[in-house]
Amino acid sequence: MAVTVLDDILDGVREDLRARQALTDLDALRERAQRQDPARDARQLLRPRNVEARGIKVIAEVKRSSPSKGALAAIADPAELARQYEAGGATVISVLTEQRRFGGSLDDLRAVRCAVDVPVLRKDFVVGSYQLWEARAWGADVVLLIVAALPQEALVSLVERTHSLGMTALVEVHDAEEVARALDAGAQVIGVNARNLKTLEVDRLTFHRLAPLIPDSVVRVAESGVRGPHDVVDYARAGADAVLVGETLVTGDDPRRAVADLVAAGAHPAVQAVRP
Ligand SMILES: O=P(O)(O)OC[C@@H](O)[C@@H](O)c1c[nH]c2ccccc12
Repeated sequence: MAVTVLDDILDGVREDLRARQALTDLDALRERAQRQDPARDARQLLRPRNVEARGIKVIAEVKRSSPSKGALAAIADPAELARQYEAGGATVISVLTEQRRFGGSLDDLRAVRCAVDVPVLRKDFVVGSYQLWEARAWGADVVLLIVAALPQEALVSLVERTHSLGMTALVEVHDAEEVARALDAGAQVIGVNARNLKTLEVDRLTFHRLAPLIPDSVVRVAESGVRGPHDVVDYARAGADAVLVGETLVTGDDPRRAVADLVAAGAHPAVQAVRP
């Protein structure tokens, strides 16, 4: 029996995965992955070497619903939403592909991939390498790997496989032990989720506590709970290279403008001055 929200989500993810695996074997998936353009380098865009391009970056998320809030937005046309995000200055677009709790799909990923030029993140609960091949076959450049959802051995091999497919792994952590596991697994981009996936509670200070444990060579992403420019500034001051924002963007009435406001806040010289 499932004991946490995360366990419950993972049960459903595994069941849906088995159904897809029964329909498409790995060889077919590999072939499809090989036909894609190479993955875009998201890490470099999230923390550019060029100082002029610095400023905290925005990862904008396409998300219809969530276990904590239920339905958020219908999003009949994910491609159009993604175009708005890109026009507003998003550096990466995150697409939830989990079906049961988040209302997403691989078709959403594909639609977004075809609509924008920026890197696209497959946001799902990855439990095995089949999902990495799927991500690549549907055009993803980045995949989320959640430390709390994976035994260490699996995490190590999934980070490796993600990189060998040319994609970037965004490795998600929520406490100090998970930061250590992410680093041990070779993560080059770490996302600190302010939301605890076991209880769904949000604590924005999680990022502030964990950021000092992440070495400077690793890109730091602050995930969840961003309500507006003010939270972007707070996360930037605590050392974030990027913020990942969902709910605020999908529930607002002008997503292009909302992203542009966050990007402008993150690009402000007063914010950059306090960053390393
Ligand atoms: O909607 P918010 O609070 O802006 O959060 C976005 C993103 O961080 C959140 O969707 C998320 C972070 N990690 C996850 C893992 C699985 C599913 C969803 C998530």
